[in-house]
Amino acid sequence: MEIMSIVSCILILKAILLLVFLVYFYVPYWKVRKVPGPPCTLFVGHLPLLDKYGPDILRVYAKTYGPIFRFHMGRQPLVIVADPELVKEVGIKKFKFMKNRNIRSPTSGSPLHEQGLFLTRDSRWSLMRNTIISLYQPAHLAKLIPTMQSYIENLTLNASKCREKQEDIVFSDLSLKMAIDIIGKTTFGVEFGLCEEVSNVDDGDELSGFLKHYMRSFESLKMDLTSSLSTVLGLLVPVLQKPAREILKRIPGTADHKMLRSNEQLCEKLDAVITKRASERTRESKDFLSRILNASESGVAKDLFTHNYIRALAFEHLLAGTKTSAFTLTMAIYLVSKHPEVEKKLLNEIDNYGPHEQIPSAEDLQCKFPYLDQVLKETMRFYTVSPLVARETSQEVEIGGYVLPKGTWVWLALGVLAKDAKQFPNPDEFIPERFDPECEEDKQRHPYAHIPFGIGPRACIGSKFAIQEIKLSLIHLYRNFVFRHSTDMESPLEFDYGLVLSFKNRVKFRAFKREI
Ligand code: HEM
Repeated sequence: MEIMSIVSCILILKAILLLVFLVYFYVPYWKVRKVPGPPCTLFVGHLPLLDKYGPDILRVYAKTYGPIFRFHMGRQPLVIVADPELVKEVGIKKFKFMKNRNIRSPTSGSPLHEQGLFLTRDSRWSLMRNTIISLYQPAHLAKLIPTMQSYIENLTLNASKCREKQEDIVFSDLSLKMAIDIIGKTTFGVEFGLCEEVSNVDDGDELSGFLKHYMRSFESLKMDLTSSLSTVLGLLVPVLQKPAREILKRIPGTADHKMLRSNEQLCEKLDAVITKRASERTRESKDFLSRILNASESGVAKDLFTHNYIRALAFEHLLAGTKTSAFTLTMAIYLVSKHPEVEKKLLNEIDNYGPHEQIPSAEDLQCKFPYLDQVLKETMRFYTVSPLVARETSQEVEIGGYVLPKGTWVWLALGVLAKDAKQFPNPDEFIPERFDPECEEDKQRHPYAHIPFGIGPRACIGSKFAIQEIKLSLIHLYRNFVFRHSTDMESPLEFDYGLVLSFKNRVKFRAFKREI
């Protein structure tokens, strides 16, 4: 009799545990159950599909389920928005209900990530953004042209060296080094010197150590089933993430341990740079860090820009402002090399601008290179480096006929918008002319169909910086070379998706000197 009651107690306990477990998994889905979406697997949701097909899978779902649908990252449902009018509603019209981005599992609990502009919330975010935005005004950006140009010339010099040795240029690496050099100088006032000579990333010196940590930090932002164990737990059973991370970070060899070490070492290096800048800067210093440090000495900014926030902002620039620009520059050359008629038109525009030594001014970059502008827009449409943009509802809000409760993760599918045949006929063809302001396609297109830098008050703060850097680079490179794809490279290219799109393997070109 006693054994029977023990057995039934155990059974009841098991049933309760199972119930708790199911409720725990079911509640997030229940809150957005009315939003249509594909069937998903318990625990992992659609993560295996994201692993297998990348964000392109969302294009398929948008066709089946319409412009607003559910997609499950493990236990967490996302409401994906893939229509320009609805995107406008989320990013602009109802912005006040969706000001913040949700904190993704790889970054949760990491002050280095959470205190940057990307993840700060509400009034602190607006105060920080309003202070920083002045550093991205056109007048300030125009002053950065000579600095940017000097690193672009270093990149070209590296390309020349490869050409002389009849070697391929590993352009994906070189463009990244250049982008880091530019952020190093303009953000930190520091000379990284990565592009000064052709060097391998893993040659063991202090700088490459720094790069290694930077790369690892980027990789750690990946949010899928190949991520660190604590990140995967954060996706599947969020309550376990924090305790698991606390344990794992103490176990050498685990991804969590490596991530923590990398972040600690990056912090040490960033602290050293900040301390140096703090002592060397003057009121006239133009770099971002000096200007934030100057601002932090007065008024409201004093409480806003404490040391940890300054460090997080500096780190964020290194993350947000390098891989994105380098990827876009590389893809522009990749696509132009495949389209001789585009290349011809582009070279013609660049050659007709003026003497080759003449560095374009900010105004000329904007007005005198209309075709370059179209090429860049089409490149960003064709390969949208940031295909998903996150928001989180701060109260109940209605979007596209669905009531979304507070705390819903709403993600804007910029990559799906960019391949929408209604807005971009023949979306899988590279046609820069579709962005010619005189053409019908451009006139008829929804104004928010092409938003590679996001939308509304929370759109990318560095967009003009990036466009200036990429345009200057393309002009200088095409004044010197034309490029062809290396035969030692996969075709088509393969991509990885973490926080942004990146190359699975290196992208290599052959450079041919232009004789003008
Ligand atoms: C081709 C280059 C780039 C692309 C495609 C890009 C794209 C984006 C996108 C899509 C967002 C999210 C916008 C939204 O949520 O609506 C974003 C945010 C951001 N980007 Fe960029 N970005 C680029 C370059 C840069 C550069 C060069 C910097 C800095 C120097 C930068 C700094 C930031 C920051 C700080 C945010 C967060 C803004 C906020 O939350 O207020 N980005 N970027």
